[in-house]
Amino acid sequence: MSNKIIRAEKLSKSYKEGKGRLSIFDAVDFILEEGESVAILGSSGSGKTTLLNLLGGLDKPNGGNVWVNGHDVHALSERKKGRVRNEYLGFVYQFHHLLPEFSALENVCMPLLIGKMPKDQAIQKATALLNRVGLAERVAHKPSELSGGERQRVSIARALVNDPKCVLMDEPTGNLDEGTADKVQQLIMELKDQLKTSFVVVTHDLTLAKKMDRVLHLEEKTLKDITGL
Ligand SMILES: Nc1ncnc2c1ncn2[C@@H]1O[C@H](COP(=O)(O)OP(=O)(O)OP(=O)(O)O)[C@@H](O)[C@H]1O
Repeated sequence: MSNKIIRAEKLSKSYKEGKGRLSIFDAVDFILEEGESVAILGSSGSGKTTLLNLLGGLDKPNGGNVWVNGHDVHALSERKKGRVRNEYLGFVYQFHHLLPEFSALENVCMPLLIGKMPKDQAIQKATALLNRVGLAERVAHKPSELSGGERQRVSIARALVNDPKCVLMDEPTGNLDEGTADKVQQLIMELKDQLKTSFVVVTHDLTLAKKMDRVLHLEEKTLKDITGL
C-alpha cells in the first residue's frame, strides 16, 4: 500500500491587504508519496515559499488541512507540531539558516541533540553525514569559514541527519553561482537516488526541476501538473 508522506487538501492562503485580503492560492490539493520527489515551479510571487511553509507546518493556512505522515499538523499544539517536524521533515533554505556561532559538525548535530540522542552518537552520525556530502575536511569550520556551496552542503546534511521521511527545499541552489549550483544539484540527485527520502523542491531551476519525479506549476492560485512538458 502506498504511504502518503504529505497530504494537503483544499489549502488556501491569503494575507491582509489594506481593508481587504490578498488571496495567494485557493483550494490547493497536494500529495507526496513515500520516496517520491516533486518540484514546484512558478513565477516570482506566485506563492511557492508560502505553500512550502504550509506543507512543512511553518505557517498556518486560512483554510484546508495538511497531514504529515498522517498527523493533521495544523490541528496540533506548537509543541507537538515541532515534534512532528523534527521527526518527519528536514528543511533546506536558499539562505542556509545555519547557526553562525557553531561549527558545521555542531550545526548538523543540533537536530539529533534536540531529539535527545546521546552526544557521542550524535557526533558519530553527523560526522558520517558530513563525510557523505564531501565535507570531511570542514567539520570544524563555522558557516562564515565555508563557501556558499559548502554551507548549502552542511544545510543538506543537517536536513537529512534525523532520517526524515521528507526534505523540503526552498531554492536550494538559488543563491549559488552556476558551477556551485551544479555541484549542489548533483549532490541532491545522488541523495535522491540513494536514500528513500522524499523531496519537495521549490526552484526556478528548470534543469533541477526536470530531474524530479513530478513537476508542478503554481499558477492562477492553483497547482498544475506539468511533468514531461
Ligand atoms: N507575511 C506576508 N504578508 C503579506 N504578504 C505576503 C507575506 N508573505 C508573502 N506575501 C506575499 O505573498 C505572495 C507570495 O509570496 P511567496 O514568497 O510565497 O512567493 P514565491 O513564489 O516563493 O516568490 P519568489 O519566487 O520570488 O521567492 C507575494 O506576493 C508576497 O508579497
